[in-house]
Amino acid sequence: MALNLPAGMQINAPIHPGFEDILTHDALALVAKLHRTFEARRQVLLRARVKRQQELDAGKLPDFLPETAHVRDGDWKIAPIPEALKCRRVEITGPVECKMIINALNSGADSYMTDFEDSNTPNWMNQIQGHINLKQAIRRTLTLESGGKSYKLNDKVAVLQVRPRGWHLDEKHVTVDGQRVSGGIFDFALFLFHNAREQLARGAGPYFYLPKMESHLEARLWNDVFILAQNEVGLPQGTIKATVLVETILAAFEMDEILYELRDHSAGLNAGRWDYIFSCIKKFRVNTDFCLANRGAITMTVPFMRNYALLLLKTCHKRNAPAIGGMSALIPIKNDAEANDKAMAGIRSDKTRDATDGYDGGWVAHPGLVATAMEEFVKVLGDRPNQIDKQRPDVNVTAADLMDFQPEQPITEAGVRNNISVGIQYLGSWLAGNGCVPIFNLMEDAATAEISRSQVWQWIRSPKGKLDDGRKVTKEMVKEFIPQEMEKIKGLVGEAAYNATYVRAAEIFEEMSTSETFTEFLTLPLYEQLD
Ligand SMILES: CC(=O)SCCNC(=O)CCNC(=O)[C@H](O)C(C)(C)COP(=O)(O)OP(=O)(O)OC[C@H]1O[C@@H](n2cnc3c(N)ncnc32)[C@H](O)[C@@H]1OP(=O)(O)O
Ligand SMILES: O=CC(=O)O
Ligand SMILES: [Mg+2]
Repeated sequence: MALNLPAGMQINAPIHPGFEDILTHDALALVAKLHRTFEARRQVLLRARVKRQQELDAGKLPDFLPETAHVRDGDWKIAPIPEALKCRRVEITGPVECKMIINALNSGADSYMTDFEDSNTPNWMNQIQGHINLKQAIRRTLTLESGGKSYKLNDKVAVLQVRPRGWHLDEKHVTVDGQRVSGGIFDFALFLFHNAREQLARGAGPYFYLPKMESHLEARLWNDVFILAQNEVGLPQGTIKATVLVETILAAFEMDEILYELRDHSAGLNAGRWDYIFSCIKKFRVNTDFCLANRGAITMTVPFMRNYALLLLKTCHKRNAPAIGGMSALIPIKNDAEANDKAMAGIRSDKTRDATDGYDGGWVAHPGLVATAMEEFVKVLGDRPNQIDKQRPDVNVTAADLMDFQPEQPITEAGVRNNISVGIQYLGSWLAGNGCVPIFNLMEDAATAEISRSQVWQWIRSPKGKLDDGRKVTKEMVKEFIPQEMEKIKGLVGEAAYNATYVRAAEIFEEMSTSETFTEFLTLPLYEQLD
């Protein structure tokens, strides 16, 4: 099928039936306009990340920025939140897949964040079919016949929010003037162009979640993208609302500034715990003082995570902004009632802590968790939609508190093996087109897998990377464990899947975890492997 492309744009990918409804001339013209206006700035900001890493590697620790003290000290609030985003006690998330979209919108959660990022493999099919699904879902025409079941949307559905890809990812199939376009701008522009007016007519609006930012200047770029896009599409300024995931250690030092940059478009902040842990490992990877224990020991109650969560809450409510909690990786466990009860108790205590701290809502991974999470928020909120009025003057978090990186032990052989197995299994699934999977009864996505593979890299290099029995974690140890774990993985996933993507996944995992240079995001080399 031939598309009518804007001048200077090329698409190097198949145009399957239905894709022409998304890849329209005018929608792509918005992509091209945003690209030409903002691509140079995106590249400058990505280079600034590299420079910042060099400073961190040289031992310069992050701190609150002196040049923006006036923003932190100023008395300002974000613009009023639209009615549709006032009540966000439970937000379910999931990839932009047809059945998941219907189930999530019908789940009873207040809101549903549909995901082009952590839980999605951004292959061409997933991306464009995802947009087709969303366009139909918003118009209430999305249906599915699958496994003998008929799926359709309820009359009352969750409020939709969309997470485009982060600034680091390109959309390699689409070029403008010979350059790849930003994945985030591509996802954002296509969604906005096709759906904003329809959403407004139905009482909500174009609402987004912004991932993986490392500075307020990156938030400023999104804000400028919003301003131009609103003008181009003919929407009043301030129509778009976006919640920023504070999921990098550097962004934690700039929460006020991020809210300030987006103040006309802000819908608050979310504590993206998994990428946050990954970011800490990544940013301090060569710091010989830094070394975290087994992944399972890094919970929301360890000092640096607790301090970050409380600072996020305090910062949001001071600015009249919603504070949304992140996601526990616990999911319902089939065929093991005792393990399932334990998982549900874990979900309950995660949401109890967030709600009693003052959070306005929190994320869940699965429809089976919505009711439990809702109960815990309703216990605290009663019939109030949120608790933004709850201020936390008692919370005082310093730079040192944000970097109180404990615990450092235990690191165990089981912990190393678990990281290897989970990392390879996730990569194998991602390459096969599924970016979110249950592994060993936990939700695994790009953010959780990043922790697994970066811990292995860091334990090899850190003098503190020693097992509880005294053995040092080494490249040789990891190279010895990988084939052993692969044998078990073959049994778990079956021969065909194993040969299709898991063998390649293991090669990439080994390279990534044992090479001298650290891969910034596991999705960067993986994306180049996709057709
Ligand atoms: C770090 C972060 O970024 S967190 C945000 C990103 N992560 C996510 O969004 C998690 C999304 N969750 C999921 O993908 C899945 O729940 C998984 C992979 C964790 C578990 O998947 P499974 O074990 O296959 O789920 P399970 O078999 O129990 O699913 C039961 C039903 O619930 C549905 N379901 C499960 N999770 C979701 C979801 N998040 N949204 C909508 N429906 C869902 C399934 O489609 C299935 O529907 P069906 O009964 O109609 O067939
Ligand atoms: O995106 C969420 C996270 O925890 O990472
Ligand atoms: Mg994340």
